[in-house]
Amino acid sequence: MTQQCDWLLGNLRLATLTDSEIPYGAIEDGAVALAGDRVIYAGPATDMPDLAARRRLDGRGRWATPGLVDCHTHLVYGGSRAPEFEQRLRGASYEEIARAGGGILSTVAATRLAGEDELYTSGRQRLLRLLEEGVTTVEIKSGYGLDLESELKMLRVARRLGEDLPVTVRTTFLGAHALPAEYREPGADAYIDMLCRDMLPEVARQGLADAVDVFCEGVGFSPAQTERVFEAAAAHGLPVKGHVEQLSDLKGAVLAARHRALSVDHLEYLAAADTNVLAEAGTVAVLLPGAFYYLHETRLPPVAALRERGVPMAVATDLNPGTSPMASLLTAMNQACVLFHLTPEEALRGASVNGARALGLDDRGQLVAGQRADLALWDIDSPAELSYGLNYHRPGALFQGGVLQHDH
Ligand SMILES: O=C(O)CC[C@@H]1NC(=O)NC1=O
Ligand SMILES: [Fe+3]
Repeated sequence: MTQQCDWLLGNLRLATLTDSEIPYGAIEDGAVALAGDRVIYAGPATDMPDLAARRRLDGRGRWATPGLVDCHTHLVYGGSRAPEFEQRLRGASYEEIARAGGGILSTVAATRLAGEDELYTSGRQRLLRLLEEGVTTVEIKSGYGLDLESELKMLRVARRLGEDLPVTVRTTFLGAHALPAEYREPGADAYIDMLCRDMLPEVARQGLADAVDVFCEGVGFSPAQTERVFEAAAAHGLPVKGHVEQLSDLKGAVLAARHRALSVDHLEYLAAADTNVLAEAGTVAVLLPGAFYYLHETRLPPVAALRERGVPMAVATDLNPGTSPMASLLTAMNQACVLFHLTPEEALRGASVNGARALGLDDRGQLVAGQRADLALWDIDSPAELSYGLNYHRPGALFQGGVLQHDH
């Protein structure tokens, strides 16, 4: 009996990114069939079932990958930190800039002042840069509001971006990003009290966050304060993730793994011995080479140990105004290879299937029947080219949720 489908894509080479001995899970003479927002077939053209397609697309021998996933961004924010960039290059230290009101708190001030439409317009421009590169799922954090109304404002903007553009937006509440100036006196414990008592419950009640994140660092929050936020998140049914071991080893990753975190992010100062705990917890290691590059960091995350213990590695832009103003996931993939010594296949898995896992999503990131119909077609000779060039490629064709966005 002939089955109906909406799209039949032939004459393709597939980078399925399934678990396979074959690099990229590659299928040379491949075909893909879409019905609604799902893939119903992805495999050798010769094994294609009997399908009656409403529309057909000639893949023209292009490589098909899953839609890309950027699992860690702070792309909604007000103001700019370009002046600081210039000050630093003229010799000012971070401390001098922070004392003069710069750093995260200057973005907080600008974000609190910015109206919702202003945040939406600037965030939309940054998000469109990512979509141009074949990104179909993005995570967007709050964390520049640091009071209830401003955090809710940021999360509403993030939700609205996902409603208006052909992208799945997953939101993360990062109220524990920095200590706001008005809490410098009562101190960080008082701020965490308020966050757990007032902010997190309201964010959860309004359904504005899909996860909760904490900046666990000497310049952020302590492991004890981090754990209080994780416990409050669990009490409201929200999974957790953490900015951990970015500048020092506070065992934030071990703490996050103990709370079955979806992901632990940055990891430059993660001890190789602690990678076992991540493997046992099934927590994804998110690598953020943009911040490493921008901060002139020299300490590398323990990639060899993560690889050896089979910890899934994701790669993301960490798009934020202070340490990674980088709106290019393909560039992050290149940096992950050049700076962190990932292979191009690991980088592509990091920006697709493992990025999806870092968001708790198992319905995307591979070209397999049953997955979301998010896929990009690339005019390249090998999938390695996607990590090879810096901001070098754009997908020739893109499907998001089974809808053809373009086919150049
Ligand atoms: O400087 C900023 O605006 C954000 C810095 C950013 N946030 C964080 O937790 N780690 C970072 O690198
Ligand atoms: Fe970040």
